[in-house]
Amino acid sequence: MLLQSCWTLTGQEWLCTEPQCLPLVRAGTARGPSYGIVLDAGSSHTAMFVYKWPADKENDTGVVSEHSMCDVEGPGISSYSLNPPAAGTSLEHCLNQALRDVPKEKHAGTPLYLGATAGMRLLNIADPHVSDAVLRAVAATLKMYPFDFRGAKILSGEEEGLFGWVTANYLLENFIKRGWLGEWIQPQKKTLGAMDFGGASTQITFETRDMIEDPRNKMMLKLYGQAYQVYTHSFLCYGRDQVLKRLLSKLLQAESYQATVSHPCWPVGYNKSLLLSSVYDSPCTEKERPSLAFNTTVTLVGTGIGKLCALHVSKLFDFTNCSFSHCSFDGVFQPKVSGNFIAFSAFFYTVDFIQTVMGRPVHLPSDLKDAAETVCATSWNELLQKAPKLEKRLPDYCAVSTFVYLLTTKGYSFNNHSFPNIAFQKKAGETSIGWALGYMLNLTNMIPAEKPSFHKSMLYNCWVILILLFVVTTLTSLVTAICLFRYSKSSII
Ligand SMILES: O=P(O)(O)OP(=O)(O)OP(=O)(O)OC[C@H]1O[C@@H](n2cnc3c(O)ncnc32)[C@H](O)[C@@H]1O
Ligand SMILES: [Ca+2]
Repeated sequence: MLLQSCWTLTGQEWLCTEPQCLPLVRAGTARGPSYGIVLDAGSSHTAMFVYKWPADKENDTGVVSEHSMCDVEGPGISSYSLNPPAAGTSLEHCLNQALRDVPKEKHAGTPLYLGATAGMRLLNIADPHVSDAVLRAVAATLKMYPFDFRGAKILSGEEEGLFGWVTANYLLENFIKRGWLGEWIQPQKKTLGAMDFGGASTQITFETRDMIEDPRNKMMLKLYGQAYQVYTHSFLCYGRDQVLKRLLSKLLQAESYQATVSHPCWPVGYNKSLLLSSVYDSPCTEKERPSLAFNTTVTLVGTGIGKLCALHVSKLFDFTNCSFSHCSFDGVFQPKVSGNFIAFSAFFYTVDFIQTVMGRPVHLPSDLKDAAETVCATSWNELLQKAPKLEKRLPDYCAVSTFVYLLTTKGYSFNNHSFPNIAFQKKAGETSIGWALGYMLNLTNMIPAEKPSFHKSMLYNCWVILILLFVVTTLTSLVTAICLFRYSKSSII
């Protein structure tokens, strides 16, 4: 069992005390693969993943793959605070697809989980009763399906970071591999750090040998008999959508809430009017809420000035206070980044836009900085010409690219040497990188703490067969040789 007795973050043994911590339910005696379903209820949207693996190989690494996925129509479940039952209804289309994707005879043996992330963490801060109502509504819908529903819960930021790390390293077979005799091989590869940039929070997770000065960031794991010390931190309000909201709040504040405000991160030629209430409806901006009427409208006018944009975006971080030997930002301890990293979700979307739409490579931090400035200096019409299909997201690539540059360099301290070790990627093979797979692997006990013993016996059996074969071959050769020798002797006489 992953994390077993090693989970030190909350000071309590984890998951095994929860009802979800059950051994994997196998699909009766039915042949063929096993399935598992995870609904990733993110702040911006919900995605359903159907996973599949050979039924007799649960404890192997890298054998679980994504069978299918489904994007839920509409916003994330936390957006249904005024109508919680609609959060449940919104999932039906994807769940109906799951009924078709998983063979009927496997439905009852297919575990089904829903994990909600930063959007629900924020709703829980704003109004815990409403967040409970939303969770109850989605659970009620999930229970109506014939799958083995194992619970709907809000993940902590640390769980979210850790399971993203588990997913990436599991898929890349960095924990353990099977040799040709069925023996376990500890690959000499180092684990891969994981960086997730969601809509409402961002996570960084990596293995380190350095001392982790803040116990809240320290995870001790034992997987397949190997111990790992992992650093993780989740920054709430540092997801893409909340960053954009916080940036608006800073700009409005800087221009004293005038009716018309310049937006240096929006392209020239792009203007938009907003209700003040849409900026201050989140716990991330609540403290900056002005005493003005909530239904006041402000007009923001894009000016596309990259350097000024960077100045405002840098105000979103606190780089000054630190009570540890080193901090990333906001007084959060972070050891030096080490090894290779995979950066997914909006890290990938942002860098992919720079590379494919803007046609600029991103190898060094300076490439990202220059590219962000170029995006900022590109007018609205030019942007629309380059990527008409991305119209909804185009105004924000300047701010988000600038944020990713500042977060990775000034925040996480990637430099010319370490930045090229980041792979901006959303998939490993055909499977999406995110916390969902790691979450399911954990809850179904598919990553054991110890090396599974049946493989040892498999190895043992292989050796016994080989030795027997050797003995039989040697004896046969010996007998044949003696017979030949006798025969030749008798024929001479
Ligand atoms: O983890 P949390 O914070 O709960 O949020 P989420 O799970 O909903 O967040 P996603 O990774 O799905 O998306 C991160 C952000 O990227 C945005 N996004 C999603 N698809 C995108 C695309 O194709 N191009 C650009 N941005 C995208 C999305 O609106 C979010 O603001
Ligand atoms: Ca997410």
